[in-house]
Amino acid sequence: MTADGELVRPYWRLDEPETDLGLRRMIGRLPATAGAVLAVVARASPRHAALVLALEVVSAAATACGLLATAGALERLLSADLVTALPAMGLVAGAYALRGAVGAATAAAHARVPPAVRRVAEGELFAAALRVELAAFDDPDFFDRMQRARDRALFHLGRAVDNAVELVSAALAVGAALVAVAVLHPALLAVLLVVVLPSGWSVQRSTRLAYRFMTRTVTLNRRVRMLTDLAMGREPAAEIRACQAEGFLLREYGAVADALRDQEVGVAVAQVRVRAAGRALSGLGTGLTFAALGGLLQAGWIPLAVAGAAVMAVRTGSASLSRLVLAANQLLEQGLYVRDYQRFVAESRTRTAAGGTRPAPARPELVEVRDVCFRYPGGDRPALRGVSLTARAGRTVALVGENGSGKSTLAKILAGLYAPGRGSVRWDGVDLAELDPRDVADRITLVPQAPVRWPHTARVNVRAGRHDRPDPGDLALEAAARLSGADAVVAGLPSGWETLLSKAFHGGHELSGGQWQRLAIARGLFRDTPLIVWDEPAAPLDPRAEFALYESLRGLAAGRVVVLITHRLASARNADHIYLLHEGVVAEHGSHDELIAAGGRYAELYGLQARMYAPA
Ligand SMILES: Nc1ncnc2c1ncn2[C@@H]1O[C@H](COP(=O)(O)OP(=O)(O)OP(=O)(O)O)[C@@H](O)[C@H]1O
Repeated sequence: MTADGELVRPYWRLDEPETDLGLRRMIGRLPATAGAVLAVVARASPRHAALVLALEVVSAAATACGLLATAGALERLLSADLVTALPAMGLVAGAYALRGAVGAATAAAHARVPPAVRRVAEGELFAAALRVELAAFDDPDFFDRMQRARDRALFHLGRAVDNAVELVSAALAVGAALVAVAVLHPALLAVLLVVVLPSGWSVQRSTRLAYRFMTRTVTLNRRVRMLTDLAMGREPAAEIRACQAEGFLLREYGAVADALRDQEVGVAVAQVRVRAAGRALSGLGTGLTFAALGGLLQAGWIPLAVAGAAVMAVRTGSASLSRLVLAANQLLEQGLYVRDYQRFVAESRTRTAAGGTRPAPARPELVEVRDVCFRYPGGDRPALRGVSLTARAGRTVALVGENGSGKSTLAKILAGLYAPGRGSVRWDGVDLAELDPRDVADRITLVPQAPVRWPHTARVNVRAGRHDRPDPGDLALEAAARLSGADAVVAGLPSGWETLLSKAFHGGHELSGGQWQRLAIARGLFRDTPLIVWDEPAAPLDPRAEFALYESLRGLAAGRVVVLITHRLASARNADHIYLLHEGVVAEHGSHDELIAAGGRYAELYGLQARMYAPA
């Protein structure tokens, strides 16, 4: 530990780099990578992609015609036969004009593809994040993968499309140049390779360096973002200032950002070295090209006109080949990010809430927790150790216990949000694992300790409880608002139910903590389910609102299974049965009177709270 209480080896350490790819493995991956990109393109914008491809073929044909016509034109020009050179010169001009026009049309069609691809990919990512089970959000590795998919892969997917098109275009242009060079003299083909190999090597090296850097710094980047969110967020702003935590935040940000900068500088310097070496070798290759052409001319193997056209063809070919290598390498690099994206989307399909296919009872009468154990992903000890409880429709069960004793965890297991590691939750005797998870979710309301503050209108904040519930005349909405006390909140809003509840947008309105809580309770009531779990529903409410809420909830319990988590033992007192959790086990259970008579922990905690209300 440091003086600041921070861990010496921080959790935002450098990650282990992923696979260090060799040249052959990277080339082997090219078809799969291009295939993956094209699969997204085919879904997002198939017509424009096909048009781009067709136009690229036309452009390559025009290039080949232009190069071959150049040799004819040069031959006649060199023999000072200007008039007979005119048709060949016209052909050259026509071929290059056509290539220019096709280039403009290609760019127009191409411009539509990457945005369409990003839209499709982002939509898939959004759906993937919403699909995964809750436990995935407790897994830091999952977060890293999600961050990579969101920040890097989406960005690189658009660029990968550009590069896939560039790859096709460059490959066709290389093909055109190769045809032209081979027609002019096959020996010139070898010359092309000498020019292009060094730059290909350097581009590939530098791609590997970039990807290695990215995989090493995922967590660092995530940490910087979290700290930035803290410094720039609206909600933490007050507490940061009140705690005078600005310096502490700045220091931590500085340490993380410095580490990130050092990594970035290191990779940039290494890339510069590699590229410089590539350029030097490329220059050497160009010298060799001219020497080879000179030799062929000297030996009289090619005439001067063909040598002139060959220079143009070699230049076109080597430029296109460089484009090809660059596009291939960039595509490979981006392919690694696209692979991250694909992996995340695939993982999201397998990491969904488990469950069976049996329809759940419409109104479960008996809910039993049997010997449930649960450990959070990466947790060093279980949060629940062999917990059992029984709840029945029409009766209220209270869960009480000290902080960290496992109440909220149990609530989420009861709500089917976490699957128990051992043991089972049963509805009318049937294991939840056998029931259709959508049915299970449909029957449950969980109002958590820190409910979501939807950045929407007051109406949406309540209707979000069951957004597709038909509610003609707002009857259910108004009833939920009445029971929760949200009606008084809405009455005070400038545009009533239509008031936007987010100061992050123009015209937005902010609520107090207790007012938000009333909306959250209304949301739970609007959901109208046979099983309700309230996790500290009254904590932020004023005494009048708290009293009114518990009066309302009492009526609500009829015909429903109600589980109430609370630290205010006066409100647990009215529950039909009370379970006291301690360090993940049920330490005591019974009615209030039984627990008081037993004189155990519950009696002790109750006595402590009662003392706070007793006259001094
Ligand atoms: N998402 C999580 N990932 C890992 N551990 C967790 C997570 N949530 C809770 N825990 C751990 O599980 C244990 C039980 O936590 P839980 O939130 O269930 O307690 P609780 O009884 O509801 O506490 P409180 O009264 O403070 O709300 C604690 O030790 C806590 O640190």
